[in-house]
Amino acid sequence: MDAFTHRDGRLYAEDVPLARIAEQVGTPVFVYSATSIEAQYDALASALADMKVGICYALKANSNQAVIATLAARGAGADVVSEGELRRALAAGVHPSKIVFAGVGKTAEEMAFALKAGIHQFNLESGPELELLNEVAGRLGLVAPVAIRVNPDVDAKTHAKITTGKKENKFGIEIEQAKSVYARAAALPHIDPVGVAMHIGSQLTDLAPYRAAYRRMADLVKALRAEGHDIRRVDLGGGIGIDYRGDHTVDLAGYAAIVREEIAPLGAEMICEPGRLLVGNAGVLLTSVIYVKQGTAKRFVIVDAAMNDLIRPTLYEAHHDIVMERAGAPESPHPADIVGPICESGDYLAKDRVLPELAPGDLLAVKSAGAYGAVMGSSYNTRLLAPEVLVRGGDFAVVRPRPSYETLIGQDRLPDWLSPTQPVRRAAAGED
Ligand SMILES: Cc1ncc(COP(=O)(O)O)c(C=O)c1O
Ligand SMILES: N[C@@H](CCCC[NH3+])C(=O)O
Repeated sequence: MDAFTHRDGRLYAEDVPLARIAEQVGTPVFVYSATSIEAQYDALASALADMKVGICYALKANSNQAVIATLAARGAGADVVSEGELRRALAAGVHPSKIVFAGVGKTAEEMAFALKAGIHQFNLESGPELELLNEVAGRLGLVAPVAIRVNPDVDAKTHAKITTGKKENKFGIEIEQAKSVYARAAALPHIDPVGVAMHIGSQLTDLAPYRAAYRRMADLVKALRAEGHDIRRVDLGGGIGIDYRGDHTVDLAGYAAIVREEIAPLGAEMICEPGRLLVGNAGVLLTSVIYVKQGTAKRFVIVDAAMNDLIRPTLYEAHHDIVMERAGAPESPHPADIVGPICESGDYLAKDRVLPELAPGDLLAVKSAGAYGAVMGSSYNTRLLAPEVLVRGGDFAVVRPRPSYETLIGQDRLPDWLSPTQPVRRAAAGED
């Protein structure tokens, strides 16, 4: 479902006019649709319904507590990659028995925290990590449930910076080495090797790499079983791509068919880890035009959102559709770069985009900003992190307020040898 539609000439998030949110919360602001998140979850759950697949939402896509809680209430578990994300999942009400912990650099402290919490499984990515987990679990008198994440060396056909299943990527254990790591895991007293995992990349729009990777994983499971290992779980990873520009249809039935054909016959418990699929198209970044600047070579629309709010165009040359809040304005004959106020030439949300004729104060919605948007935000140029709003029907709630300058600047501490002048302090506290 598209939760963001024009009605009577104005853009709505579900039944809430975006202009009302802009007026009450200010811009830039991320706006998410709870109904859309739930609909995506339900669509995936029903595509996989005939198989035993647990859905562990990959928090990294959008870890706002309200978003996690929305999915947890629907039955989702969580895929976390840090103690911080694990704490978020627990705080949002995800049961530890539905949490998997991935990532190449888990520290001893993070392992101990997760072991004490009693999570479902650790997805391990190297031999040294296995040894450390055994040691940490031993110290605590616990046994860690472990899936070995294998790197199947399959090209996911996505952007180079978000492909994870090739040998040259840092993720997982090469499939040829997986058997010996698994044997080692089985020999360690504080490790319970329960299965295998993989994740070959993000924003996959071609399903063929899934089939190739899952087939390799199934072969590995059979080989491990032949060696006497009791492989009970298979983690399918995430990565299902979404439609960013109206040229791609997400084929959940096709994905489910691949799982059904390649992995389900193994009879193992399955887990999948979708992130972007559940939240990507459920969010927009709402921004206001500050200036329109016409040069001899280029037209620039300068808006109040920037690369610190949404870094995907800068980092991955990613395309995000941009729509004007007010419908029906005539199209400008001049394509424009939509740029933010940050002092970098890479600070843009779109290049050479044909949009309606724009003027200061006009509102724009940058679409598909629900995943890898706010979570990748920073306060570069001492800009305040954009607030987040969750809409449901005709209601909306600010689920992360805009921080104050006082909070942002006041986080820094001066060493003893620097004594600030009173005016500096007063200015930071907003007292002048
Ligand atoms: C291990 C793992 N699982 C799940 C995901 C979620 O990916 P996506 O948002 O593409 O579904 C990622 C990120 O790509 C990941 O690294
Ligand atoms: N941040 C990336 C996705 C990374 C996935 C993490 N494994 C994006 O915006 O597309």
